[in-house]
Amino acid sequence: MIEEQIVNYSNVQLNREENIILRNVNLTVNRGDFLYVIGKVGSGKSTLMKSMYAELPVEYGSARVFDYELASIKRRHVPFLRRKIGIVFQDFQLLIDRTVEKNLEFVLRATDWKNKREIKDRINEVLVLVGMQNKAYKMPHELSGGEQQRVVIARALLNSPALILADEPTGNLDPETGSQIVSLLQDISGRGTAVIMSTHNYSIVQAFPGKIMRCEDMNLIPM
Ligand SMILES: Nc1ncnc2c1ncn2[C@@H]1O[C@H](COP(=O)(O)OP(=O)(O)OP(=O)(O)O)[C@@H](O)[C@H]1O
Repeated sequence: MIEEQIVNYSNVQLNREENIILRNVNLTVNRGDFLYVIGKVGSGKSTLMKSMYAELPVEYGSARVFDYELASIKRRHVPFLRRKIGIVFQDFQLLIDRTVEKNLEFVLRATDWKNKREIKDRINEVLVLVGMQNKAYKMPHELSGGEQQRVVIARALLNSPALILADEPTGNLDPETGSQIVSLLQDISGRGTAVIMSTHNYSIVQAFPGKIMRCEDMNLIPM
């Protein structure tokens, strides 16, 4: 069986302003993979992940995500690339002035969902997936950090992405809650979504095995 490639980087260089952050990056991520990106503070983990949704330019090399070549992607294609990627960050970034349900509805409407019944059903489906189906009416401040992060993951799942990018998703959580979030991400990857997760937390990497790449000295090294 041919594995479905989601990400394929070949000799990629990534810069921040004039500085080279990573060079000669070679990376393949297939459907359903669970990949950790580890490395010291400032080693380029976020830079790598941001390049994947065209937030940062690819300086050299070939960087394919789905069918998009990021080295030459047109600005007008970027929203369509991003629609295929679910993004989860450490600071939860929910809209604080509306309920969980309205947060999720906002994203669906922004991505052209119009039918009220379909919107309601999809919101319920993703909340069930993250175990938050009874909290749809809550405001973000009424939720714990772990619950807010579950809602962020639900939001990332709305458009059924084939790739989830999770940049330090456990950074602001206590160890047990962090473990539950990683366990949830692993379940999601088990259903066929590729997950790329950056972390500083080695006990999580040990407890929840996956492929590992390390950013070090401007290189991305398989472990
Ligand atoms: N907005 C920016 N402008 C210029 N340089 C930046 C910017 N953001 C980060 N950098 C630099 O790029 C390098 C890589 O940063 P990056 O955020 O990718 O590291 P990281 O491995 O994700 O770090 P952390 O573990 O702290 O999140 C760092 O040297 C940093 O100083």
